[in-house]
Amino acid sequence: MYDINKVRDSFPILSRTVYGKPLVYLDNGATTQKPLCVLDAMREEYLNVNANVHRGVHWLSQQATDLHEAARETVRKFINARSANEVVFTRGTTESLNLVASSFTEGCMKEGDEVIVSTMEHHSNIVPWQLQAQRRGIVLKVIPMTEEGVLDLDAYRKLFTERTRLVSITHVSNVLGTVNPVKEMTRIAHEHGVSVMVDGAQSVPHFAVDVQELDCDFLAFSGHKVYGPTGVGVLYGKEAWLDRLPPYQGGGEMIGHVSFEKTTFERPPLKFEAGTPDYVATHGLAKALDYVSSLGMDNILSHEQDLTRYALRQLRTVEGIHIYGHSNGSGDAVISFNVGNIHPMDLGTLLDQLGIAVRTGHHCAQPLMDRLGVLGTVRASFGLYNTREEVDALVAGIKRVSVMF
Ligand SMILES: Cc1ncc(COP(=O)(O)O)c(CN[C@@H](CS)C(=O)O)c1O
Repeated sequence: MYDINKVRDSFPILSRTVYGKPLVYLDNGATTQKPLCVLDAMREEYLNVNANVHRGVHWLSQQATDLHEAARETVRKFINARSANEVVFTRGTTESLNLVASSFTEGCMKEGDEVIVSTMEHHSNIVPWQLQAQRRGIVLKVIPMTEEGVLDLDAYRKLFTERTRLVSITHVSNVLGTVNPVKEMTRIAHEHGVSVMVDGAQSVPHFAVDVQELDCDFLAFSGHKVYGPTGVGVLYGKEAWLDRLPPYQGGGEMIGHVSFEKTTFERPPLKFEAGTPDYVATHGLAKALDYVSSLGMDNILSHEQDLTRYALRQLRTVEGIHIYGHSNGSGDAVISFNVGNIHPMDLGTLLDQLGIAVRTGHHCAQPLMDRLGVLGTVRASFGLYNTREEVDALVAGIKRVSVMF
């Protein structure tokens, strides 16, 4: 296990106050804070080796290119991809999902073909498919969720038809914390000759994700949720698939030769990386992955599981609380709840006055809110630096403000 106090010293923001109260940051599902090693590395690059990548013939450009491509190798190793060619840098999970929705639909689907998603998806894994349904006539099928907040795998098995082409599912729910059995779901999909896209936004920051072990065809995650900078994310894709998919955007970097008669394209990953990449953010992401790797993903998982179990025990002492999901230890690092008839926005706003940062609302998962029968929830989401004392502050804060209603 790591030294939590030493870890917290690497995140100066955690020592600040809000409204004169110590910050209790419990909104890591939205974005995580950044360690000094990430911030220092990005500042250093801008200060000393800033240049555009891939195309310059000068020393600075080569240095920046080396850092950028070294970051790609760091990502490859972190998710255990076979090749760095399978690592496409995007702006984040949302762009990665839109890229697959656009290029897979264009290159591998025809009108009437089907994509399977789940009830607990984030809007970024629903709306891109709905846009493709409108534009190209694909059909969306939805895996139902049980009352316990887990996916109905029997229903999943029955959703496959001869028209099913892709399953696109979240690894971990950003609302419930439910960890879906994506390895088993991928095995089932492959039995039908169907490919699988995994939304790893809420899994990659919390436990080791091995794309070869999952055997998924695509996986997406965001740098800012795994203690890295905003503006950079990753689309992993099996090389055979990335070779087959048409480009997502056109421009510099992604071309072989351009003429008004014909343009050829680079191979993956550059085929999908039009324009100047955020080469400083990719370097920052690599430093973030090195950082969490140095702590140990298993240690982070163990720490956050302990926090989640402790928080569930303590939250259940709050009169009138309703906690969503978390049946039989099915969830990690994320707890959504409501207290009596208190509007989540009211509760979250008052907690903020106490220095406690949680998320309230639908969490970009309105179909899941509909399934839960609520307009929104209060959500606490934990990171590697949170403590039991912060859980105690959350619970005490809820009890303190609840009496006002
Ligand atoms: C499961 C899941 N899938 C995709 C996304 C989108 O990630 P971006 O980095 O914004 O592209 C998110 C981001 N969820 C944030 C913002 S709504 C939350 O507070 O829960 C997510 O949780």
